Amino acid sequence: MSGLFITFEGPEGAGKTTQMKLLHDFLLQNQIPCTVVREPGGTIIGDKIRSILLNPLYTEMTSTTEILLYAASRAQLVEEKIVPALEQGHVVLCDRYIDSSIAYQCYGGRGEKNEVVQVNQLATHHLLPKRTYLLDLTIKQGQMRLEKRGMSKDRMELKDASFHERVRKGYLELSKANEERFLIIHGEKTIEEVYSEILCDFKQLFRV
Ligand SMILES: Nc1ncnc2c1ncn2[C@@H]1O[C@H](COP(=O)(O)OP(=O)(O)OP(=O)(O)O)[C@@H](O)[C@H]1O
Ligand SMILES: Cc1cn([C@H]2C[C@H](O)[C@@H](COP(=O)(O)O)O2)c(=O)[nH]c1=O
Repeated sequence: MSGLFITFEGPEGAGKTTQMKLLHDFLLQNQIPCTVVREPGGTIIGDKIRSILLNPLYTEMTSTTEILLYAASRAQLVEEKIVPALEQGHVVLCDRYIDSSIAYQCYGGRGEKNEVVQVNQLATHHLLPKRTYLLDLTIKQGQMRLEKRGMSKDRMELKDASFHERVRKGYLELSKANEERFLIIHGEKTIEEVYSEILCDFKQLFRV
């Protein structure tokens, strides 16, 4: 596959969507073919799964159901959108991917890591991103940003602070174990500072 697959990861409110939009604008301005997707969702089927996963009323959802639904949304996205876009040579920007499942369902939710990895290998046909931008932020700062944004909390955002602390720790451990793929950026920097680090790395990766 000739394209370039890039993911954005991090705890709630770290700035992933903001940064993806800035990089997307750069790609459009430079006429670089690109595809932007998010997880869970990004397809008609995936968006239906997203509405189940994030519905705060579904408090009875078991952790196994949660793992499988995230993986199902991902499987649909990979086959329907990501692989075809990469085959056409696109830069694919994806808001969350497999690392979210490890951080949230394994570290946060205490799911069994090997099982989650295996399910996700099936879902993705072992497709991994070339680069993962991890925006790291304290849970408190992320929550303050989301409160300022003023939207009601979804089922995952409603989980307690210790869950989200484990998620953050999980991301940091994942980044240490996969240094060649991860770039950690301190999310408390200004939007412009974070973007400049991402753009600098992207230009080296893509050679623009
Ligand atoms: N570096 C930054 N400094 C201050 N505020 C920021 C920064 N980056 C993003 N924000 C603001 O924080 C809020 C959350 O940003 P954004 O939606 O990009 O985060 P996210 O990681 O995509 O969140 P989510 O976890 O909901 O997906 C927004 O209101 C955004 O404007
Ligand atoms: C892909 C993925 C996501 N999550 C969680 C992370 C967030 O709480 C939500 C997605 O909401 P966002 O506003 O679009 O970031 O879902 C998860 O637990 N596991 C996953 O694999």
